[in-house]
Amino acid sequence: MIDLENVTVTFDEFTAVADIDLRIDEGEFVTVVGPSGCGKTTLLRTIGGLQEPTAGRVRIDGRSPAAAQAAADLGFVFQRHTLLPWKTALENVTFLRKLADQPANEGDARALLRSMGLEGFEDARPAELSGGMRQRVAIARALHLGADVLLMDEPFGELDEITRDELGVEIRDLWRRERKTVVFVTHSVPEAVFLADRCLVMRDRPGRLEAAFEIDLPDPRDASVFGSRAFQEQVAQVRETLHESYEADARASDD
Ligand SMILES: Nc1ncnc2c1ncn2[C@@H]1O[C@H](COP(=O)(O)OP(=O)(O)OP(=O)(O)O)[C@@H](O)[C@H]1O
Repeated sequence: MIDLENVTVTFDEFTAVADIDLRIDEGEFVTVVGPSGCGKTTLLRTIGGLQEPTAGRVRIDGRSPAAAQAAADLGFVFQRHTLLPWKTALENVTFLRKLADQPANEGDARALLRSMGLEGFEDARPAELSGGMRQRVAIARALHLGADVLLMDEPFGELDEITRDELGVEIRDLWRRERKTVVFVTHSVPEAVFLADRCLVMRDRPGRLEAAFEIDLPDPRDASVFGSRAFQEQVAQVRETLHESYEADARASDD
């Protein structure tokens, strides 16, 4: 379980996120949307221990993020793929475990690449893979690490819409099988709704949690969900909250 108590992050005089109280259950898929610059990445980095909170406390299964990271319990996937260009897809998947002094299992790594649709590309280097394939390798790498918590920051941000949809379906399916705890930041409201058990909407200046939507969609979720009325209604609800926040912020800055 991820537990944030009163978390505030300040850079010099600027408060990026303020007073965040949040509890994420084990095995829950939580997405985070909000206007650009509202602190989504800062929040995710703080959960992952890459950013120290100025005030408040983060606990991951009762431990500090640093302790969770040391135990290889946190996996990160970022927008820009962070694969090592000189290593093959397979080596990229196994090297984090080696770095964490844990035995890499080549058979498992191959199976993961296969489950991510990358059979036949095990020996390809990142430059030989498409953007979507690289992100699949990055996801396989985080899974191979064995982390129970996956922190994903716009992992599909640079991909075209159809590839995003496809990867969204795959990630949700993978989550259903593996039941990791996932925190997933995105700019895309449809993506946030499709993936989530719970979608958090953040608001700007300072970044804070504005609303949380429990997403009620069938599982397993396939691409047909995108056309369903339930999906479209929930997307509209989240959008409305985002628009209300924008308008309130615009009024506040006019005053
Ligand atoms: N290391 C830092 N030093 C100073 N200011 C920072 C730092 N990191 C983030 N900020 C500021 O904190 C605010 C929140 O940034 P953050 O990247 O968390 O927002 P975001 O919601 O993820 O943005 P986007 O959606 O555009 O990626 C921004 O105003 C940003 O300029």
